Amino acid sequence: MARLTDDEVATRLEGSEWRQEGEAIERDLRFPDFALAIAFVDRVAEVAEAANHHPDILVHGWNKVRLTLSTHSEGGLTEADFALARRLDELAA
Ligand SMILES: C[C@H](O)[C@H](O)[C@H]1CNC2=NC(N)=NC(=O)C2=N1
Repeated sequence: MARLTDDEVATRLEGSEWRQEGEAIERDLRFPDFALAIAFVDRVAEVAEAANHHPDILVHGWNKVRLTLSTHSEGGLTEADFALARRLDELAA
């Protein structure tokens, strides 16, 4: 899958909860407690396995989750990252 251009990335990020960090996109989420944060991470893992596309996941500050997406094989952002981001937004909604 081809890497997206800077313009293509910017277009996809418009109005979204995600921001660009170098060659990746990130979204921060906060939950009422640790158990709910981990339950969300479990669901992220299921979706990622099904898509065979895997975010970096950081659980920090007991109730916060940071998701980072990039396509390792391409060394940057591809449509696969934004497709997974949309699925993860559905989970988070
Ligand atoms: C062999 C397997 O298809 C690859 O290693 C997949 C798995 N998950 C992946 N996830 C992400 N984020 N980037 C990849 O390039 C990637 N590659």
